[in-house]
Amino acid sequence: MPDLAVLDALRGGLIVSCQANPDSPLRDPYIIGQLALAAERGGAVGLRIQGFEDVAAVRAVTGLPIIGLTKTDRDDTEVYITPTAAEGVKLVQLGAQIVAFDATSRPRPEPLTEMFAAVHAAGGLVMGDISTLDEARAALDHGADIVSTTLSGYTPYSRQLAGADWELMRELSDAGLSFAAEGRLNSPADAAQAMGLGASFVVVGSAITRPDVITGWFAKAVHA
Ligand SMILES: CC(=O)N[C@H](C=O)[C@@H](O)[C@H](O)[C@H](O)COP(=O)(O)O
Repeated sequence: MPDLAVLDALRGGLIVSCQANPDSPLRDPYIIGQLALAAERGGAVGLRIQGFEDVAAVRAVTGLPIIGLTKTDRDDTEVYITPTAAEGVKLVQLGAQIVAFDATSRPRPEPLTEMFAAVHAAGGLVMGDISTLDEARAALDHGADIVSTTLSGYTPYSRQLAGADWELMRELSDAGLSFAAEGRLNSPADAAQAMGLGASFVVVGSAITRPDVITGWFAKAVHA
């Protein structure tokens, strides 16, 4: 059975997403493991890790809770964050306590209820990555243990914002839903604001673990 205490361990804390795109010089499971250790040293209470190799590499170096996902390009769907139950189950077997699934309303290869049940049966918890309030309600109805604002701005029908989707966080909070704040939280002030809006915990990626992206922010400012 899944261990709900993991969510308690994350509550009120910072989760650091350690991911590197295929073209990044950091694209190496060893490097992702080192990024995870650096995040732990800095005070992260959990990690968000993409791909089987990286989940295994991070599990080998730290006991922190892992939110695992895959990013899978498929011809039959726009959904790319953990599109199948089999991927979710494998992430749990490799050491992820929570599996993040795309829980948007876009057409998908497998029903959410079945994917979430498969991960629960394997002993994992489910995070539904959503882009709107309606998707959050649906994900929780289908059995997600928590939702995350990950995909706001990444579906054509959600708010397209340069920064975080504060309005979505307000909506989730007003609806009394348990949510993680994620996506374009690019400063400590952003992270604090998300907590102030009622997030259970905050997930930060690019601003901590993507030096190429961060360098771009500085380079643009210098050249302006
Ligand atoms: C949309 C999508 O595919 N998001 C991914 C989900 O795992 C990651 O690429 C993001 O880095 C993560 O969500 C954290 O967000 P940010 O890097 O903005 O702090």
